[in-house]
Amino acid sequence: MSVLTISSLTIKHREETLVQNIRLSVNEGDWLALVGESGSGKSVTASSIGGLLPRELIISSGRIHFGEANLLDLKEKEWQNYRGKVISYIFQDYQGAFTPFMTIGAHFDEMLKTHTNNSKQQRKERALETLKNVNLPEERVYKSYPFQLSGGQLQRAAIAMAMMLKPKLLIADEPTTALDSITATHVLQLISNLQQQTNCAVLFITHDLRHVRKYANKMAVMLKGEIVESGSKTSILQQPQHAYTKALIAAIPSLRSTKNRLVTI
Ligand SMILES: Nc1ncnc2c1ncn2[C@@H]1O[C@H](COP(=O)(O)OP(=O)(O)OP(=O)(O)O)[C@@H](O)[C@H]1O
Repeated sequence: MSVLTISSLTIKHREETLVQNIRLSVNEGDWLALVGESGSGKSVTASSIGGLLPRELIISSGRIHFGEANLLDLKEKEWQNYRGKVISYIFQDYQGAFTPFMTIGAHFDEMLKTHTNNSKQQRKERALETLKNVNLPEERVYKSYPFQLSGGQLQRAAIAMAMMLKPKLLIADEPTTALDSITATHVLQLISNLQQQTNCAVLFITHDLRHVRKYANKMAVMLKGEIVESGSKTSILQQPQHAYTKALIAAIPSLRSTKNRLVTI
């Protein structure tokens, strides 16, 4: 079932066109990887979905359909029913997901207060269970301030919070860039496990085609504000059509080959 359909999306900063004529569609259970060079418009596109564009950036045309709703028609108040609840974000800057002077537990509590009718006790139990589910020492993390946790722990807590209300769409904007490679692998595996538990759709922005190969089923390639190629991951990695996609793949030795390799994913 379709979760998100973006059509003809164009975003401008004054006279400058940042992204143009974007078309994307994500279904339940999809893991769509959005790749492309730095500055090609991946984050701007991702931010527009959740109504998070800075004021100076203007959507000059297009539609973003989420189920029945065109998200571009939502009033700020109506966003409360979407953001954090059915559309969640995880960012590279996981520190930014938390306010420094609030404990992790207080963040979870705030989110549950906003979106549920759970009692205080229920909220605490739910937060602890969610933290435990991402393999964090739940009691300690609940009581900790963000600076008392490692980067990997903090990103896990951010993911746990993003997934707590079982969103239909998780937007992950380079969530592992700031982590060492082993922690990054664990974090991606965690997102993948949570996706399997909830069957949510994932829109995943990354520079790392190895992650695309491992986790995505679809991919879209951006260049200079436009999507130059999109479709199934396997067909794009095996038979890239656009010169830029070919160059991207050629730059990763382990991806350069081939059908045999891709079959072993
Ligand atoms: N607030 C802003 N005001 C003006 N231009 C902006 C703003 N935010 C982004 N841009 C411009 O929009 C373009 C797309 O930026 P975006 O951050 O979406 O790229 P990206 O593909 O996510 O890059 P990266 O991979 O480096 O994160 C860039 O040219 C960038 O300079």
